[in-house]
Amino acid sequence: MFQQLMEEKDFLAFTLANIDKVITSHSFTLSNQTIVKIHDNGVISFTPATGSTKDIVLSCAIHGNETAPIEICNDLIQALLNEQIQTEHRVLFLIGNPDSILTETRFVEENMNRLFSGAHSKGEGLCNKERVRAKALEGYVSNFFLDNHVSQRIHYDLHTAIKPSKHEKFAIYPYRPGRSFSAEQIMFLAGCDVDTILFHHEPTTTFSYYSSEQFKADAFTVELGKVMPFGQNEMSKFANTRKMLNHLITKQQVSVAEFNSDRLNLYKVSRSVNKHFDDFTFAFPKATVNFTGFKQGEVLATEGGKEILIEYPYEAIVFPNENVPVGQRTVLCLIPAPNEDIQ
Ligand SMILES: O=C(O)CCC(=O)N[C@@H](CCC(=O)O)C(=O)O
Ligand SMILES: [Zn+2]
Repeated sequence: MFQQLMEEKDFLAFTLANIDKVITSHSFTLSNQTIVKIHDNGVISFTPATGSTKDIVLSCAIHGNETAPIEICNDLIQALLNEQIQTEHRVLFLIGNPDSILTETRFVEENMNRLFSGAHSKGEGLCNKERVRAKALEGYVSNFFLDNHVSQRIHYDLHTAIKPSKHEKFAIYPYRPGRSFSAEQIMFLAGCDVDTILFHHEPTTTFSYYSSEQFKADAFTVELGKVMPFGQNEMSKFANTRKMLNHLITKQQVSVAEFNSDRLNLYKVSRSVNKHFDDFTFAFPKATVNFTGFKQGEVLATEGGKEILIEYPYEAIVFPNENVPVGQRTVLCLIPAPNEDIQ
C-alpha cells in the first residue's frame, strides 16, 4: 500500500488512491532522522529528532474544491519526504475532506467547517461522512497537541473563497476570550501576503476556532484567494505564503516585521447574518465581491417578507452565500477594527 507513496512522495495522490481503504497507522524514519507517521487517509505528521518548540497543524481541503491550499500542503509534504527540506518542529498535515476533492465540490453532504467543537454529534440521527471525518480530525488534532508540551501551538486552516475579494488574501482570527490577539502572528500572516484580518468576537463551529479554544493554539482560517480548479491556480501568487510556511517549519524562529497597522486592513465581525427562511435573497448583485461596503439603512437582504438592513454607519460584507440551509450563516458583516487588543 505504501509503495506508491515511497516512490512518488505524492501524499495527495496516495490519499485519493486509497480513499475507500482503511489505513492503519504506519511510521518510518527518514535518513535525516525525522519520524514520519501516517495516521489515516490524508493525515500525516513529521517529528524531528531534536527538540521542537512549536507544534504546527496545517490543514487544507476542509472544503474539497479549494485547491490552492491542497497544492501548497502537498508540495511541502513532498519536500519533507524527499528531504529537500527538514522540519525543526512537529508538524501535522490534514487533507480534510478527500471525498469532496474527488467530487470537486465544497462538500459532499454537509459543510464540514460548521461541524467542529462537537457540532458533528449534534442533531439526532444525523450521520454522514463529513460528520464522521470532522470528529476524526478533532481527534487527530487533539492527540497531536496533547502529545507534547511545547511553547507554542499553531494551526493554519487554509482555504480559498468562493467570490473574488477586494483584499485577495485574508484571515479570520477566531474569538479568544481572555487572550489578546498576537501581533507576531498577524505580522507572520502579513509576510504571507495575508494583509487583512477579521477579528471574531463570538464562538463558531469552525476548525480554527476548535484549535484556538480547546488547545489555546494560535489558530486562523486563512483565505488565500479565489477558488479555482486544480491546474488553474496561478502558483506565483502564493510565493510568499509558501516561503513563510517553509520558514515556519524549517527554522527555529521566523523573523517578522514590526507590527504596523498602516500595512493592514483590520476588521471586526459585527454580525453573522443567518438564514431563517427559504426565500432569503440578497439585495446586491451576484457579482458583488468580498469586502464591498454599504451604508447604514441600505437593504442587505430580504427574507420572510422583511428587509435586513445595514446597521452600522459602514458595514462591509464577506462570504455572501444565500444557498445555505436554513439556520446557517449567509454572510458576515464587518466594521473597521481600530481598537483590538493586539500585543
Ligand atoms: O467564500 C465563501 O463563501 C466561503 C469561504 C470559506 O470557506 N470560508 C470559511 C470561513 C471560516 C471562518 O469563518 O473561520 C467558511 O465559510 O467555512
Ligand atoms: Zn473554505
